[in-house]
Amino acid sequence: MTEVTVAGVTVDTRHWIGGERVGSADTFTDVSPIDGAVLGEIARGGRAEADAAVTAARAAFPGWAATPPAERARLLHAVADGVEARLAELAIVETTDNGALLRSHLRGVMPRVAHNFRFFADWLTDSLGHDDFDTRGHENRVSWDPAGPCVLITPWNAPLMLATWKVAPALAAGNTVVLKAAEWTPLTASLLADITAEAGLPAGVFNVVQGYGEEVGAALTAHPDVRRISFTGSVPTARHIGAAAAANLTPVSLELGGKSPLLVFADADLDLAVDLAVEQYDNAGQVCLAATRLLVDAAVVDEFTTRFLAKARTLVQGDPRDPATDMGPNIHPEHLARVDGFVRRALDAGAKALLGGGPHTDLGGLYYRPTLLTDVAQDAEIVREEVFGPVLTLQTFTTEDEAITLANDTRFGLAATLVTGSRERARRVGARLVAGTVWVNCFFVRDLRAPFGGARQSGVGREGGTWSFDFYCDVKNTVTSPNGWH
Ligand SMILES: NC(=O)C1=CN([C@@H]2O[C@H](COP(=O)(O)OP(=O)(O)OC[C@H]3O[C@@H](n4cnc5c(N)ncnc54)[C@H](O)[C@@H]3O)[C@@H](O)[C@H]2O)C=CC1
Ligand SMILES: O=C(O)/C=C/C=C(\O)C(=O)O
Repeated sequence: MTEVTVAGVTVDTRHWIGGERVGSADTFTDVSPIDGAVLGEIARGGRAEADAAVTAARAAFPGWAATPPAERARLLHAVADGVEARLAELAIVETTDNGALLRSHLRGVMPRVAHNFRFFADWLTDSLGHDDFDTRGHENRVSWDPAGPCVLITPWNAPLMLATWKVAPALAAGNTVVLKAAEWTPLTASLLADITAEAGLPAGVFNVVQGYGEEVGAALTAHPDVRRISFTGSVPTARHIGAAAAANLTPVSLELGGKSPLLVFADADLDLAVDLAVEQYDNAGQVCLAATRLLVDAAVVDEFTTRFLAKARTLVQGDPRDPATDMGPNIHPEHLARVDGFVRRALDAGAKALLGGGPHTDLGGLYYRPTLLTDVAQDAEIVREEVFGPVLTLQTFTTEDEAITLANDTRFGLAATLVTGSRERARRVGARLVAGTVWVNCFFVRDLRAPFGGARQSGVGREGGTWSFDFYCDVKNTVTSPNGWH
């Protein structure tokens, strides 16, 4: 079998290499987290498929790099058109594969996938200019030259959105791409391959390989012909990828996890604070940006907690295809066991569950109750490690300094959210928080023009706008003398 049908949509389960479908002798099984249904067998790539994909990307590179920017942009807009034309199909396939809400995929996520292509196409033609300046009469001309084949490795929590956030700028910059989809969510990457072919991307410009990270992923990141590696996922995997890249001195961009704080000051609009806090259960907590540490001024913690629990208890858990559902399943039995392990150990260590604290026994399967744990020590595992599930901790502070100290007392630094009625406090506190993004009285307001990435172990580098082109290009300065001309 080389294809599966999901909700009436046919998906090819082979790799996409050099403009052709390529199978593998081995396969792995793709299972839906919604109900455990087997979706099908997916090609399981290894070193041979990694070599073939990089070879195809390398062969296609000179032609794509020489394609005028306006033509590259036109083709990327055609890809966006294809995404929009198949938006409903992409949404249902993604929901079936990763369990995130169908209504979110339809309204927010898949439109963002199309926007990723349009944004970087337009940035290429409208904003990525020459940066000219003069040095003692000499002209400096800065240009962004394509770097070569790029390997992009992406996770399962927002598969197509996070992949295209890398694919689009890499292609816009004139590079060719090998995308390795996460093995728990292989399907929409394959549909994207179809869409790029229909849009007219030349063979080998965009390639998809399927398989396990330790197998085909490791072979790709160790490949000496790769010029850029961009990865979103966990810190342990990032260490493997960084080590593989170091052997070839391949530049790496790493978007990793977080343990972000949400600070609620006594002068905050508490309804807003509660709304923002409950939002952290989105995607069943499987969001790197999630503010999983609630830090609340002791003066308002009782009122905050009462309102938080009332609101969180209204969340509807169930089938993510149902528009009434607010929280779907977690991704995989291994992952659910990992999430539950964190909670069990926290409870054993003396934490108290104000909400949830275990799997949803009525729903069964991979559904986990939204959980709020209090009485947690600052050095407890549950406060320090990324759970990546619907699990929040609640701690209090009594001074602004203490709030900032608690917020920054982490090895991560992806994001921080603060809720306050005082602009002065927002500026003061925001300036002292260690985070790639600070949200004030809001959460998840995202704009591709903004830099995105993390401090400390939340990542290396920034993506978005010109930062993406800085990463995916060999930035060159040409210095031209006023002398020596005929
Ligand atoms: N966006 C984020 O920040 C994400 C964070 N995570 C964190 O990671 C934890 C584990 O999730 P996983 O999916 O197992 O993350 P992971 O980091 O293992 O997987 C992400 C991607 O890396 C690939 N990969 C794994 N090992 C590799 C290797 N040696 N070389 C090259 N590629 C490799 C995987 O196949 C997948 O495509 C989560 O519980 C969460 O804490 C996971 C996914 C996304
Ligand atoms: O949607 C965004 O802009 C960023 C999302 C990032 C994640 O969900 C992640 O990497 O986990």
